[in-house]
Amino acid sequence: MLNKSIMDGDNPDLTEERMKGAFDTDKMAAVIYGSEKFAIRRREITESISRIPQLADSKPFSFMTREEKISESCRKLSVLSEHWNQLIDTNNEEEALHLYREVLGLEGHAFSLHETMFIPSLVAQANDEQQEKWLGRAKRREIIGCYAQTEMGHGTNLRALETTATYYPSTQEFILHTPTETALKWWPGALGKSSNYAVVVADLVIRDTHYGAHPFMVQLRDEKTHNPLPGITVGDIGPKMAFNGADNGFLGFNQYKLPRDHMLMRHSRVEENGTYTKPPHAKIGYSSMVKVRSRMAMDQGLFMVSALVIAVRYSAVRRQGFLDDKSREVKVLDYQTQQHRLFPSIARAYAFIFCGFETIQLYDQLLIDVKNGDTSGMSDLHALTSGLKSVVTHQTGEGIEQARMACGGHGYSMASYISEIYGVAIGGCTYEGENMVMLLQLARYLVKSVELVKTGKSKELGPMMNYLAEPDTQIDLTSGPEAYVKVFQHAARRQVWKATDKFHQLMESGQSRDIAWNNSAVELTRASRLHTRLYIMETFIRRVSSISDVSIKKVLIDLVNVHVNYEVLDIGTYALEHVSSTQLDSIRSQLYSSLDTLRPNAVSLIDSFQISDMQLRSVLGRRDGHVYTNLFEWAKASPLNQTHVLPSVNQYLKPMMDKAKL
Ligand SMILES: CCCCCCCC/C=C\CCCCCCCC(=O)SCCNC(=O)CCNC(=O)[C@H](O)C(C)(C)COP(=O)(O)OP(=O)(O)OC[C@H]1O[C@@H](n2cnc3c(N)ncnc32)[C@H](O)[C@@H]1OP(=O)(O)O
Ligand SMILES: Cc1cc2nc3c(=O)[nH]c(=O)nc-3n(C[C@H](O)[C@H](O)[C@H](O)COP(=O)(O)OP(=O)(O)OC[C@H]3O[C@@H](n4cnc5c(N)ncnc54)[C@H](O)[C@@H]3O)c2cc1C
Repeated sequence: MLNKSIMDGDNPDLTEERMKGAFDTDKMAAVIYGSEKFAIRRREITESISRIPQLADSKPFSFMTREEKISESCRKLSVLSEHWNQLIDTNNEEEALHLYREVLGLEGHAFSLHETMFIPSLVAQANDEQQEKWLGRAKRREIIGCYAQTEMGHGTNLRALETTATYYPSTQEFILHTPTETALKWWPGALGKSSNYAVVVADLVIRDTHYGAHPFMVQLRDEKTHNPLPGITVGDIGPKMAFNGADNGFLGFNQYKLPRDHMLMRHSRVEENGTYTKPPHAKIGYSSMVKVRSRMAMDQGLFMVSALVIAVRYSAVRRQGFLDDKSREVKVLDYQTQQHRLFPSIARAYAFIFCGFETIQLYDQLLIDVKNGDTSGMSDLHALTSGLKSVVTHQTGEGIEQARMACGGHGYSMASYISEIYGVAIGGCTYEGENMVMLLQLARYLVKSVELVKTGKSKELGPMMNYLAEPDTQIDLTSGPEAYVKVFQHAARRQVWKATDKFHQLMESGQSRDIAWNNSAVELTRASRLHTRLYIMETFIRRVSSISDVSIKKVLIDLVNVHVNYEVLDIGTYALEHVSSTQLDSIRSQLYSSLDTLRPNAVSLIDSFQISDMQLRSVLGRRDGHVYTNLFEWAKASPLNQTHVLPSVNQYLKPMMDKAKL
């Protein structure tokens, strides 16, 4: 059996799809998750969880209030605390994240930021003594932490953060203070009610000199009572578009005293007498953000996949309308428009995940390099992850919304759960740096690269930048995916140069650097997107060419074909300068035939992610495909259906109707 999810009693339409799959889904899972070992561990963890009934959802998330969601996740966390070591290797971040996704889902919980930013901040920013003091406690979950940086008035512009940490040599203490309402920390996940500690980012002040944003380890709540400590105002910021299982919070300090050794001092230091030592790289304090950004291609890829699992499975059992055979309605997955709506997103999701593996490894390597005093890789990774987080979150949002529409009316129901996946995923367009702002960060790097080429210093170009120095060449589109990479290189190069030239010309015409930058900004963000999409395409092709298993490689090449054709058409206005409209027509035909080629493997390609029903939390997307029965059962469980007549009917509607009868 090639598709390992086939089971007796499943919807026959789905079983038929699974029988058609031309490759082994376990082998594909090993490619997706980077190794056979981890793919197996994922399945084992899922299996072990299913044997602990208290870890199951007590009712569907969509029927829970915010308070119930928060209480439910805390309940499960306390059950989990009895089972950590038996369920996962607690030193393995990927295993931990898989466990969280399965048991707690994606709506957030008390530890949302503990693993993602609090511990990584301690790992990257605390010195050895500080790690000795706090890291073990954090890892054992004796304390719960978060990352409190954004303020009500400032998120993007870190240099304008208003919270101050003023050092007084006489007492060897910092005083943390919130001078204005806009200086309140606002947004940090799990800050409001759950965390008792936080890494707080504040402007370091010593003898009236402002040294800018620095991280501090701050206790917020009493470890016995969990009450806020004196001098601390903390609470929840209220419901959000999604992610409502998390208590994103506010935080204010009223002259709050903090011992000197609570500033995280791996890279910058304040001595007892107030002498300040600056870090080896000005932006080293931003590392926790780079860490999360480096994970985002992977995490967003998985969000997109979740929506696609639902939409593709549903499209294989939803029958509506006729094609050739007028005796039986067709699966909507057979419509070309449906395939065009879904398959390019499947390709992107695979591509994002492959990119994600690379950037996670690059961050881990950077951490080692920085520990050894080498900060030279920071700018490259910052530029890469800035562009990648922006493109990936935007395209993921688009892909999930298409998946929702591909499910017709039922996609709009919370039974599909797609609206929640969408709401959580698009948070990523904003958090860890607003997308436009991050595209402009990458643009700085691109402009500098062009300046290197212009001044004859092409040898100093960073990784991935050599194409900026190459001349345009003839493109032979029949030569395979590499030709499409060339189209992207041409388009990206032209746009990067064009935007840079514009910026330079505006400065030459007398505009200041900042004004010229702003007047070129839209063109600069376009350059960053093209550059990033080129990187995604190259990574995808590179990864697929490295695969040795023939049947896996074959289907992934089909997927690459969908990707490259779709992507080139999607940047048609830029590509037109390098390929003729006749060539674009032929790319269009190839795209349609590549959709056809992929069709028989569509269900197996999304089954291969092995996202359990528990993790998916979608009635519409369940593995068994019994959509209609499941949907009806779910609706019957709605709290509104627990009585025939609602109290509000008796209280308001009936008297109103009765009165109208008089
Ligand atoms: C446990 C379960 C987990 C499950 C996981 C899966 C599911 C996840 C789902 C749900 C979890 C939810 C998780 C939510 C998490 C959210 C957390 C947050 O949001 S924390 C707040 C983030 N805040 C920002 O990101 C602010 C953005 N702003 C900035 O980063 C900076 O202000 C920036 C970069 C925009 C400007 O910084 P400047 O003003 O200091 O710097 P300039 O003047 O622009 O640049 C100076 C030089 O510094 C370089 N630079 C800037 N940042 C750098 C860096 N990080 N590394 C290296 N160089 C950097 C630049 O490239 C530039 O270089 P040249 O001058 O061009 O050479
Ligand atoms: C779900 C979620 C979770 C979060 N979790 C955390 C957390 O755990 N910890 C934490 O500290 N923060 C957290 N945040 C806050 C988040 O990091 C910020 O909201 C984010 O960095 C964006 O900053 P901002 O809100 O100041 O947006 P703004 O910068 O005010 O953006 C508003 C508009 O201004 C534009 N803009 C701003 N500056 C520029 C510029 N220089 N050039 C061009 N355009 C510009 C933007 O592009 C955008 O269109 C979270 C946010 C969300 C939504």
